[in-house]
Amino acid sequence: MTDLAITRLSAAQADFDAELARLLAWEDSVDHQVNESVRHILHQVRTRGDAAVLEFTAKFDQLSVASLADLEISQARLQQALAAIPADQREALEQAAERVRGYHQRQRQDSWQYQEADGTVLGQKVTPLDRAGLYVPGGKAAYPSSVLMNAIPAKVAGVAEVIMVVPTPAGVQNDMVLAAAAIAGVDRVFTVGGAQAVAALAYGTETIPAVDKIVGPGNIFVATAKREVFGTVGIDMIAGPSEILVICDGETDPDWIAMDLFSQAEHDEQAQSILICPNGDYLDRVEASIRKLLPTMERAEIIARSLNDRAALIEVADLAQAAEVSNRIAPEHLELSVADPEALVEAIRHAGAIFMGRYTAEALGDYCAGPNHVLPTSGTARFSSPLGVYDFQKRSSLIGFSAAGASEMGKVASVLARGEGLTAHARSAEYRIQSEGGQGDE
Ligand SMILES: NC(=O)c1ccc[n+]([C@@H]2O[C@H](COP(=O)([O-])OP(=O)(O)OC[C@H]3O[C@@H](n4cnc5c(N)ncnc54)[C@H](O)[C@@H]3O)[C@@H](O)[C@H]2O)c1
Ligand SMILES: N[C@H](CO)Cc1c[nH]c[nH+]1
Ligand SMILES: [Zn+2]
Repeated sequence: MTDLAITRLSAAQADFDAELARLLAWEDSVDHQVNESVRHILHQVRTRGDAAVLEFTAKFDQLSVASLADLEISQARLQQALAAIPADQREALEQAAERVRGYHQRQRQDSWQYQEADGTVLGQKVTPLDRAGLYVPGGKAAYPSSVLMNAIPAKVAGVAEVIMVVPTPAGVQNDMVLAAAAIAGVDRVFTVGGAQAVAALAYGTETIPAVDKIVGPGNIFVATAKREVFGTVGIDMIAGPSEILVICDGETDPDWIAMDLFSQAEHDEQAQSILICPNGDYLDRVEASIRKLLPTMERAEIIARSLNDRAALIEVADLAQAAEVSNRIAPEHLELSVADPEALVEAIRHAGAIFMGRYTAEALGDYCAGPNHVLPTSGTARFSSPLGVYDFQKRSSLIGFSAAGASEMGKVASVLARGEGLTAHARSAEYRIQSEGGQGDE
């Protein structure tokens, strides 16, 4: 098994800022090759449609079929999977779905409007997307939970057609994934993945319809493809390889923290796990737990690679400094494993999801707490939010002037338009200005 050498940093060391930046900028070094390959895949799918999707699916997912229609999963097959899974799995999926739905129903935004004294009406009309594309990852693990997290907010928003893509390496279909699609009411499912699936959803092919927005998490190829197609379609955010940052006061069982770090490292060699603590001895104890527990893990190889390449144990002066370092990282998941999380959370400004207190394992949020587990990564929590119902709704402004309102505002618009040298704007507004006691001027 890969030897472990986890990066140790101290906020007091002279080159701490540079070392931290190096740890976080790591993704940039692989970006170039990934960008090249993703651009090639996007171009091929855009110009050659189904044929290119089939070729890349054979190449990257070892799945060869004659026609892309063969990769569509029927509703009957989804129902069959739901009937086939063991009762405890079905119950857990249904329980998780109910909690996720309950949470997301509170996010729904309704249209609103108000009337001014002269009868002018202003407001906002909220409408769901016509067609959304959900990316459910499936390369190194199967993610029924991601089906629920993607599809339930789309359904709560009222999206008319929900299309899911999921890779099935070597054609192995996961019944829990299909059952989750049945529970969440996904309309169409295609077993394609990677950048080729993102391209198909963005541009449309003979078989896969183009969507209005692509949401969902995925590996670096998926995240890069989403970034590239933004503008042709909407995207939710950059939700790439998973990350966990734990701030601990040194009082939590070190085995718990080691396993919390593993929980995200096991997703991907490119996942990132970071522990920050004011107590150097405690960092030693967690490292000892990591070494003790790693051989017991089924995905030990992936975890070891992730810990070696991307993890860090960071000693800080106090919890205030821990929060400051965490804000610079802006992690996807932040665990506050401290005695008083309510006090510490005051200092937190940037994180996809914040897990409060020693008992709140990040893993609960991944499956069944209720909030969404599709979260911004790579520091994008500085400006992005968790996937939510709002990602599947859009807003149109409503503006309805009364004759009196048009007359009054016409004067303001006229002055501003003439200031901009835009005469047609000015005259358009001026036509609606009423002369004293009369109709609009000619
Ligand atoms: N941020 C979030 O909210 C969140 C949630 C769940 C999972 N995740 C992350 O999603 C990711 C899932 O990754 P995964 O790999 O298991 O599944 P995936 O579906 O994201 O990726 C698999 C696809 O990657 C493509 N691919 C693989 N190697 C390639 C190559 N060399 N060139 C071109 N394409 C290639 C293949 O087409 C394959 O279908 C993990 O990084 C996990 O941490 C993130
Ligand atoms: N931790 C992932 C988001 O980064 C979500 C997930 C799904 N299953 C297990 N974990
Ligand atoms: Zn996870």
